[in-house]
Amino acid sequence: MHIRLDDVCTSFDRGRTPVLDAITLDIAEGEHVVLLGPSGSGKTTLLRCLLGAVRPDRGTLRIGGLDPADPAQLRTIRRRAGVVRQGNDLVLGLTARTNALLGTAHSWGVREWAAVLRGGTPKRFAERMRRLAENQGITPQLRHRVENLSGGQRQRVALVRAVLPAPSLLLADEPTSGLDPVTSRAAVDTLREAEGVTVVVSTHDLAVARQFPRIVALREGRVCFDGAELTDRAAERIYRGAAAGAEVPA
Ligand SMILES: Nc1ncnc2c1ncn2[C@@H]1O[C@H](COP(=O)(O)OP(=O)(O)OP(=O)(O)O)[C@@H](O)[C@H]1O
Repeated sequence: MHIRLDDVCTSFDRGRTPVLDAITLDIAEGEHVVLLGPSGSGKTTLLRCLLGAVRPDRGTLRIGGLDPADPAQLRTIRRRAGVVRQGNDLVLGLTARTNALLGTAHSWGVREWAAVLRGGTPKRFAERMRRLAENQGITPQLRHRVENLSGGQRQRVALVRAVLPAPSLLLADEPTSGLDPVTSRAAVDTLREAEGVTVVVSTHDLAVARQFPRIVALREGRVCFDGAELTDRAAERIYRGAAAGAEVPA
């Protein structure tokens, strides 16, 4: 899905906490973009805007030509989007397998509901589930309730849940936080393998960011870097601002 933001401004507390400041951004359909920026720079808020959870005070926002401010269009966007939220949001009491399937629930028929209620995987998702779980190294965990998994294992279940429905748009907020280097690499590979899918991922991990073809950085709610090559010097300027040297090329 093509993403287009034009002069988007957002704030919280009725304008008392400005967050995004005149963001203009064009992300082509199928493009893979990583969002960087200091803590509090607005990365999560930007992702939440794309899902209609935060309304712009000003500017226009279109996802695949659809307006997230319109409830019917927002439903279409959400149905086509796979999302990994910060701190994840798995359903406690259910197994990892059932949680991983939840993103496909809107399409289940009666037999598929029955399969899920028996603790199984509907046939049409079985092969993809097997492959994704194996890639993420969580096959043995699929039968366990999510409250019995480690933080990193839960994070990977959330990633499988986002990717399993083969969405057109993948939004992931710090999907590798809490993962060791090997599982982090596998998570990035899964996101990068989503060919033709528009992928927007936020991270604080520069090694993760460098695996994406386009890096957009925010600083105090503004785009301060948009490019393919992130040098150490540019990274330092993103995090330390003008104190680290001349302005970062936008
Ligand atoms: N619901 C809210 N109400 C009020 N202020 C908020 C709310 N959500 C976020 N903010 C503020 O908006 C700013 C941007 O927050 P956001 O979570 O988008 O930053 P971030 O770049 O994702 O940070 P991090 O890297 O720490 O996750 C912060 O100053 C934060 O305190």
